[in-house]
Amino acid sequence: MTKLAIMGAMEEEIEPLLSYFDNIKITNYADNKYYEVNYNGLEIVIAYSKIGKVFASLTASTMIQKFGCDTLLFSGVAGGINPSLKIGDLIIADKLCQHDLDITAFGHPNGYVPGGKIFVETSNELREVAKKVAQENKLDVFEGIIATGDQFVHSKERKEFVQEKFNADALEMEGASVAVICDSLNIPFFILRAISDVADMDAGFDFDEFLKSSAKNSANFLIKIVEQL
Ligand SMILES: CCCCCCN(CO)Cc1c[nH]c2c(N)ncnc12
Repeated sequence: MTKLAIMGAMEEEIEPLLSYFDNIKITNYADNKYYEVNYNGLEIVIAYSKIGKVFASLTASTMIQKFGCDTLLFSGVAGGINPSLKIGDLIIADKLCQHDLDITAFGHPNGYVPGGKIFVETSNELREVAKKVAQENKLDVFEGIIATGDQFVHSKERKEFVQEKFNADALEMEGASVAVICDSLNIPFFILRAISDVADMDAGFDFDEFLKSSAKNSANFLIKIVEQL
């Protein structure tokens, strides 16, 4: 029996999801709120972690280890790197990396620490479901590499660094930490983002303007995927 975790980082990223459900049970735990619903015979736990890799790791781990979720879907927004990604576009992650993890002083590549791996791959099965849903709904969905770091990227220099070092197509602040948690606990996971900005000097303004609409794009697609699970 699947117990689904649906996660975002910000309230604006899960608010559009919560609006699909009623009879929501709220549990307060570890300085956060976990919303439990039943939908189409699925038990679902929904939460927004707060921003950044540490909060995201705590929430992903809690949803799996305390609430017993066996599948995790992430919905949110991201900064676009690949020039074909426009604001509002959807991207699903094939694999994710941490662009600010750096022990290059010891000759290691960016994003690597001993015992870890630069890239963590998402669930192929969940990606296939997503692509089928996209096709059925005539939605354009980009598939690529997402880089995660504990910083809002708003400069050409940092955007180019992330692109050059990881060949990343988009960047954000939680996905790769969720990936490490799920990979280590052997939980299939899926990371979906909609572009809110393109991580350049206008990123802050674009983010403020497009957060809500892009978060809704991502949430609406995610719900269609949930209906196929
Ligand atoms: C109050 C400000 C909260 C910013 C949170 C941004 N999220 C983090 O996951 C996604 C994101 C959208 N655009 C980004 C960018 N240019 N750099 C990093 N992260 C992002």
